[in-house]
Amino acid sequence: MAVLLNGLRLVSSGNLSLHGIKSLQYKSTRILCQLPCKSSYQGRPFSNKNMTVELDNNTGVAVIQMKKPPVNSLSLEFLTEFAINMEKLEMDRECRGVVLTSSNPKIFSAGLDINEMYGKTPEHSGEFWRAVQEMWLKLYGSNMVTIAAINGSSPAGGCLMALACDYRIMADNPKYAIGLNETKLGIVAPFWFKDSMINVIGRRATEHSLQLGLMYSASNALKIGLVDQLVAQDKIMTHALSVMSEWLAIPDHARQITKSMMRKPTLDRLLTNRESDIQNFVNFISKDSIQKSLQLYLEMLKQRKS
Ligand SMILES: CCC/C=C/C(=O)SCCNC(=O)CCNC(=O)[C@H](O)C(C)(C)COP(=O)([O-])OP(=O)([O-])OC[C@H]1O[C@@H](n2cnc3c(N)ncnc32)[C@H](O)[C@@H]1OP(=O)([O-])[O-]
Repeated sequence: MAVLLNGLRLVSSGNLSLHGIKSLQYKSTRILCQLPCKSSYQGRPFSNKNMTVELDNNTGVAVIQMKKPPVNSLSLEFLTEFAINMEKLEMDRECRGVVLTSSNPKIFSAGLDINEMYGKTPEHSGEFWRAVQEMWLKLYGSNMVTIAAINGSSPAGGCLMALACDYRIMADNPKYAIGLNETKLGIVAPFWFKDSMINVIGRRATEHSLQLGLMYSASNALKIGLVDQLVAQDKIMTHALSVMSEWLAIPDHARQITKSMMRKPTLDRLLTNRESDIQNFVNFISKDSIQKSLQLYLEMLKQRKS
């Protein structure tokens, strides 16, 4: 949101988490125009290495299409790119909503890139984990309406991305599965993964789901409320855009303040404990036993293919 006041543009800070009920900052027009205003990519997609971002000027809706082969695993590079794109859209006064989807016809995202957690230095692990946090803070704390068009399987970090959105639409295909399966890899979903799931499906279902590392078929995900709707694969984008228009019919300021009121405690919990969360991750992932589990899991994935 931006308004002109005494020659200064009053712009929303763009992150619910840092400021609670959206605080406002003064920025000069000159500074703002260094940011990617609508005019800099009007109606045209801007493509980075791992995703394409297309903003429709008429609707104010951007589509982020993840396109990292083979399975949209969330590497450090991917996460950094994603956070930058979200920041750009957040600062763009014309953009009011984002649909997140995948160019891979059967995988939304395979979750965190396991190669980023295996055989790496503590420094690298720390940097990687900060990027995972940043992705979630940007998505969960976004002022924009966020809809996940889950057009394929979405384990672990992929499920987290979907959980961070305002609404989830999944392709109605029995082969697709979604869930936080971390325990199956011998690792533990951190507290903010857990909180994200509790906020969507409730405490009991989350406990069950997390302890067993359950992956749900699309129809079972709908039953427990992990996704909001199932739609035929070829209709998923049209449907996501139609749901988006319903959400955008609500005045932004009222919806954004309501969203912040609901999400702030969860966001604050990570912001307050951000450094200790990184340290916990680094200590945990560096353990020999965890490295062994990840190695076996990677081997299993490769064998499954052959
Ligand atoms: C505290 C930490 C919290 C952790 C959170 C997480 O997100 S943990 C993450 C939890 N995530 C999971 O447990 C998901 C594990 N993945 C799967 O279940 C399946 O791959 C699939 C259903 C995503 C796609 O099935 P499909 O039959 O279409 O494809 P395919 O199986 O044939 O794989 C193709 C290639 O991709 C590779 N690769 C795959 N995933 C990853 C990855 N995350 N990373 C890196 N690489 C990955 C796979 O090795 C293979 O490589 P190759 O041999 O070509 O060099």
